[in-house]
Amino acid sequence: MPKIDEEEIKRVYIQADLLYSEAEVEQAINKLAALVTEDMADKTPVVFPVLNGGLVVGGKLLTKLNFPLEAGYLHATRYRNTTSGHSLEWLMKPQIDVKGRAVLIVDDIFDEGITLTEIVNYCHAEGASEVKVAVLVHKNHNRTPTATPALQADFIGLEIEDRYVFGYGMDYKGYWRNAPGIFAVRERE
Ligand SMILES: O=P(O)(O)OC[C@H]1O[C@H](OP(=O)(O)OP(=O)(O)O)[C@H](O)[C@@H]1O
Ligand SMILES: Nc1nc2[nH]cnc2c(=O)[nH]1
Repeated sequence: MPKIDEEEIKRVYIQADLLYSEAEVEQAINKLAALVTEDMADKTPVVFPVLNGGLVVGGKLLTKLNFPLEAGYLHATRYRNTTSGHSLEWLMKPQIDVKGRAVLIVDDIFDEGITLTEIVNYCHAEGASEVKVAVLVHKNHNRTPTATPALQADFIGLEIEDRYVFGYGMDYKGYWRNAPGIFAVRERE
């Protein structure tokens, strides 16, 4: 593991552009909760935040879903604490049986959609009756590989431009998942 450059980590935060403040993100999570409740309140779903990034929004969303559900987690990574994606690595598959159940997957960001496509396909293959996806952030661009079936997130909190972002669960090289807002890394001039 290369030694982390603490100065770089601090500098990236100081220089980043704030896209959404903490208050705006909290409002977006309230909106997500309302959308999910409207759709899933009568389905007794299983809810899986996708670790690591889905930890913050998953936790915050759960207590706003005031109906019967089961909560677990799954762990998959494609970026591995870097800023570019690779193939998906499963670190923990869901431990709750999804056969015949409605499933809600909660993640921090839908970027190229590869992570969520694989997770949704996995849940369908395991016999889920339906699989819905809630993301805090949807990134706007046209880079989605054509080989990927076009998955759309069902519930979206916020739209962002095509920049690398961190905060509210999203990392910069493994750091700043704790940042209180959604920040975009400023490219070097
Ligand atoms: O739409 P995609 O281009 O597939 O990217 C989105 C995924 O990337 C991030 O996870 P990452 O692989 O960085 O792991 P992490 O959750 O541990 O940060 C994020 O949490 C999403 O799960
Ligand atoms: N932290 C973070 N993870 C991502 N995974 C895919 N896109 C992004 C991004 O912009 N930021």
